Amino acid sequence: SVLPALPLHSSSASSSASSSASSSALFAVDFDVAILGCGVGGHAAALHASSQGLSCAVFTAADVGGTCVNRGCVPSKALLAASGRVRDMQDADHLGMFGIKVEGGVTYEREKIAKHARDLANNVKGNLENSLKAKGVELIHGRGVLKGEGEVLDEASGRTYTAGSIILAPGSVPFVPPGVTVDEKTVYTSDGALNLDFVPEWVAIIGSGYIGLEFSDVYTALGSEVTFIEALPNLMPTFDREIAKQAERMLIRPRAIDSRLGVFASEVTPGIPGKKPCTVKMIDAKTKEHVETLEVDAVMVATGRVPNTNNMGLEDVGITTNRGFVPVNENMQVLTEEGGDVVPDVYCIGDANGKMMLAHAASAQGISAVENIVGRTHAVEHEAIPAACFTHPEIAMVGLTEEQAVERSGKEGWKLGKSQASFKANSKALAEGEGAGIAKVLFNEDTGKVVGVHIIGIHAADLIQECANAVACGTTVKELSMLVHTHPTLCEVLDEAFKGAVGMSAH
Ligand SMILES: Cc1cc2nc3c(=O)[nH]c(=O)nc-3n(C[C@H](O)[C@H](O)[C@H](O)COP(=O)(O)OP(=O)(O)OC[C@H]3O[C@@H](n4cnc5c(N)ncnc54)[C@H](O)[C@@H]3O)c2cc1C
Ligand SMILES: NC(=O)c1ccc[n+]([C@@H]2O[C@H](COP(=O)([O-])OP(=O)(O)OC[C@H]3O[C@@H](n4cnc5c(N)ncnc54)[C@H](O)[C@@H]3O)[C@@H](O)[C@H]2O)c1
Repeated sequence: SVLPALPLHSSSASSSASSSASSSALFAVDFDVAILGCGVGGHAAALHASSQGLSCAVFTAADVGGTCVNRGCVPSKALLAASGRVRDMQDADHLGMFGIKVEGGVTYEREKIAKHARDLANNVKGNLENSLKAKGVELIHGRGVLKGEGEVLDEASGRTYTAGSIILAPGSVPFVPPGVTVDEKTVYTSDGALNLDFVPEWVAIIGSGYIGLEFSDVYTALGSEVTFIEALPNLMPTFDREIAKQAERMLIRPRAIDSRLGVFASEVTPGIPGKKPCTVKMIDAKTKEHVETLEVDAVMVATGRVPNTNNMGLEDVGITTNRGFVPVNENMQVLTEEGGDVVPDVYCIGDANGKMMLAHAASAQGISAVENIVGRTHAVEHEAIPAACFTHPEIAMVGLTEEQAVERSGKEGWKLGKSQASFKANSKALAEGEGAGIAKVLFNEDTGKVVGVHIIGIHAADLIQECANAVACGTTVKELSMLVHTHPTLCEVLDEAFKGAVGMSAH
């Protein structure tokens, strides 16, 4: 149900859009759309709003580009790129296979690797800012706070702006478990880790999700020993089980990594680099009894992220969050509470709504929110959004894990098919000396439609796109098996998996 509609607004700025927000001129507003937060979600929403002829302002409390550009995807991939090269050049066996020798060992300059990450982030941030200016989007350098219907206070200037529609895009911040003291120097979240202030000899990483795994790749390449501390009984608990097992074989056991499973880091105290170690007390996740205390050079806290929605005025306008996550419907419209009424003309996108904490999901939701604002009803198909973990080699996935697919097929009464192919028989992978890895395709045998794909192997993050498109378009395994894949490419691993599926499904 929808609350009584607010008066429709019209921007005082000229607007050519045939928007429901601006078509009915009852009173003038400062902007057709005001966006609170300029991460990748807010940025995509702003560009799309502008392309639809809507006047638009983006409130940016901190840096343009938000987490992804400044403290997330972009600098982490720069560290992974540099450390990945160090790993490759240290791998004498692999290089020897090509007849290459690196004499005298490989050295790296930590400061320059850190600078590469910093410079890249600044570069991308500048590009994003310029793209907004070029489209005439107004950047308001202050925190935006909801004040009432269609009103946003700029905390920096104290001025209140009016807008026809408001998009909340405040993103997320690292979650730090109770008992953990973060100084961002020796005990740090990803925010501090990305500075690469030093390369610890021994680092404990709390949490074996995306961030923990990517940083274990960086650290082991640069010479650190890593200890994972994971609350659940398995490493990488959010990944497809079979892929997590493969990852243990390929990314964990051959490296200087050990782990403590089923334990919480209950008390973590910072140290002083080179002088005093950090201490990590661990308790059993079930019994809560103390099990062990580690003394390590550094601790990375990678235990998930929480929405950055405090003090945004949400409660004042009648929005009750779910542990900070803003409740939304499939059109990104904010609800008064989980399952509650629509709050007219207010949308929430990106990490803050908790639907899928990925940069490209935030952007897709931003574009979708604007589509709904201009009156073209739209919903993002989240099960068709791919994800990747940029380890060496990469892990990528789309749709359901095998465990989820078994459960869904059982509930809905359809037969689950599974077809798997390996990188070890792929000419391109073998030419690269990278034959480790698998791709598995999960599909509905009755319809032939793909419900999930999981890949671990070289360039998995690029390979997954074809599968994401298949999920989004409802392409069947038979149709996919008839599409011609370039030879010799890594895509042929998927070709083999699609062809293998055909025997199991008539579609
Ligand atoms: C280390 C790391 C690596 C990652 N790698 C990847 C990856 O490889 N691929 C991927 O898809 N995702 C990755 N992510 C996740 C990705 O960064 C997030 O999903 C994405 O940044 C979410 O975008 P967003 O726009 O919702 O929010 P954010 O990027 O968090 O941006 C929100 C912005 O809004 C600002 N803000 C907050 N409140 C207000 C307010 N009231 N008024 C004005 N401004 C406000 C914040 O300061 C921030 O700048 C990574 C995350 C981390 C931490
Ligand atoms: N390549 C990418 O797309 C990418 C990279 C990095 C981050 N991200 C995004 O950032 C978000 C945060 O990443 P993340 O790795 O911090 O979170 P995550 O949710 O992926 O993993 C957190 C891990 O920490 C464990 N954990 C939680 N509390 C714990 C405790 N007290 N003690 C021990 N273990 C504990 C959890 O069981 C889980 O395994 C993710 O949602 C992800 O989508 C994406």
